[in-house]
Amino acid sequence: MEKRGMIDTWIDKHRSIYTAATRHAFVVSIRDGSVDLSSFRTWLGQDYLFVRGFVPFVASVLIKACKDSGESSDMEVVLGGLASLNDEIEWFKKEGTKWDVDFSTVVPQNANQEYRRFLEALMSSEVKYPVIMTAFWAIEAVYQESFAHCLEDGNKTPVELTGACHRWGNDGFKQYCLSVKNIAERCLENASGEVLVEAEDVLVRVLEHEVAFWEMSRGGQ
Ligand SMILES: Cc1ncc(CO)c(N)n1
Repeated sequence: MEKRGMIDTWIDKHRSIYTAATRHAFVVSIRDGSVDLSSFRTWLGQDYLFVRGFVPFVASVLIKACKDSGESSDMEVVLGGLASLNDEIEWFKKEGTKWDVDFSTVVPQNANQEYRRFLEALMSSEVKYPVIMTAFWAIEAVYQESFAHCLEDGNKTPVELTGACHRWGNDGFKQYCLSVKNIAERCLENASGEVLVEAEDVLVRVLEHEVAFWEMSRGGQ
C-alpha cells in the first residue's frame, strides 16, 4: 500500500477542480469519439507553444533538484522528464504536419499566456523546492490522468488520436509521475507550515490553469 501524503489530502479537499482538470469535456469527447477535429487542432497548436515554455520551467526544476535536494536520484527523475520533452517536441512537429497545423502562425491564446506567466513566476529562485515539485507533479499528472482515461476499457477514441493518448497515457509516463509525486511528498513531509500553504495554493492554481487550457479547445480554430 502506498502511503497517503499531503498531495492526496489536497486532491481530496479540492476534488471538484481536480476532476474538472482530469475529466474535461474535451478529453471525454476524445474518449467517446465525438471529438471535433478543429478542437483537437486548436489544442495541438496551443500545447506546442505551451511545451516550448514548459522546457525552461522543467530546466529550473532540474536546477533546484541539483542544488536543493538531499537526494541524488531527484535530479535523474527530472532529467528524464526533460529528455522526454525533447521527443515530445519532435512528436508535436510530426502531428502538426499530419493535422496541417502550421505552428509558426499559431497565436497563443490568453489562457496559454497566463499559464506560461504563472510558470515563469515559479521559476524564480525564491520559490521553494517542495512548492515547485508540487506544481511540476500536478502539471504532468493532469495530462497523465486525462489521456490514460482515453485508453481505458470501453473507449471509442478515434485511432488517429491514439498516438496523443499514448504519449501521456502510457505506463512509463504513469510511473514517472509517481516518481515525481514521491519526491514532492518527501519534500512536503519536512516543509514548514508556510511552505505547505504555498504548495497547496500552487497545486490548486495549476489545476485552474489546466481547466482554462482545455477550455481553449472549445473555440476551435
Ligand atoms: C497544458 C499542458 N499541461 C501539461 C502538459 C504535459 O504534462 C502539457 N503538455 N500541456
